[in-house]
Amino acid sequence: MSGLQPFGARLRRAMDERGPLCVGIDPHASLLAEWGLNDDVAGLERFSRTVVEAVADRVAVLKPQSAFFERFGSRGVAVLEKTVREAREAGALVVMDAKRGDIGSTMAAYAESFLRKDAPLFSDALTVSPYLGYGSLSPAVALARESGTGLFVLALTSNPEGGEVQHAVRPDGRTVGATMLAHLSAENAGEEPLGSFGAVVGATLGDLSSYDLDINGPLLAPGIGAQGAKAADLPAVFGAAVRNVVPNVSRGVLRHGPRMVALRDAADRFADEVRAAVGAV
Ligand SMILES: O=C(O)c1cc(=O)[nH]c(=O)n1[C@@H]1O[C@H](COP(=O)(O)O)[C@@H](O)[C@H]1O
Repeated sequence: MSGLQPFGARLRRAMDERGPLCVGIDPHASLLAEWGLNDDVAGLERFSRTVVEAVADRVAVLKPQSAFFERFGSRGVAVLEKTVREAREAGALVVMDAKRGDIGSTMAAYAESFLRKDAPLFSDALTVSPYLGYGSLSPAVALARESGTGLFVLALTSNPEGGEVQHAVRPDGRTVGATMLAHLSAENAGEEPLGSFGAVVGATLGDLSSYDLDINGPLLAPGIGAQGAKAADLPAVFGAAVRNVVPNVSRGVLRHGPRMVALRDAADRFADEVRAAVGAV
């Protein structure tokens, strides 16, 4: 339908060419203030454009966090549309961080909002929540397959509260988080060079060797920088699966703005640290 190669293949190529770093576009009110911008639509637009201009030509992935744009209503969403378009035009893949999840029939509409080729917010991939049941995501899985896009499914999140749901043990003895990883593994079976259905697994979680992270898909790993994890931790957390890790840094890069050169340098530093850590495995 879209003529796009599958997301997993496009992501693998981008990771090989640019390194695996994902920079988050999270225009917190506090960051707008630090950058000398007003907490309004003009400030939001300036912030987002600056990040795109600074790093979209060098990192594999940009991840705008939709909440910070929705905060401003329809005009904020218009800035989000422009941000996604410009980031993609500059050569970055865009993962829309909207963490959608609903009953299947509604999920289909969420998927169309972000993954249908002619949607104003069309993105290369979308973060989704499987906690209405993994099967509730199937309309999004189907549309992603059709449009050459991908999903990142919340499996083991970086926040300390996530454990009460994700570490819960099911009657079959598996944890809920492990079950999500197993669903993704099945989704990606046989795909080369990488499946399009990723998991979100926090870089903050310590040793994950009790989980099978070998899902033949990307592992989006937030938590580096502001949440305390370091690039050097990645091999210990992810083991051999580190080759498929896309580490996200948002505030750790963004706090270096508004000067474009400083943002670029910060992204390059994280990219180097990530490359060194991943290469060491
Ligand atoms: O899906 C996400 O991106 C995500 C999942 C998760 O488990 N933890 C997590 O922090 N995130 C997002 O990753 C970003 C982390 O931002 P920083 O802590 O500023 O680097 C935010 O946009 C979060 O919403």
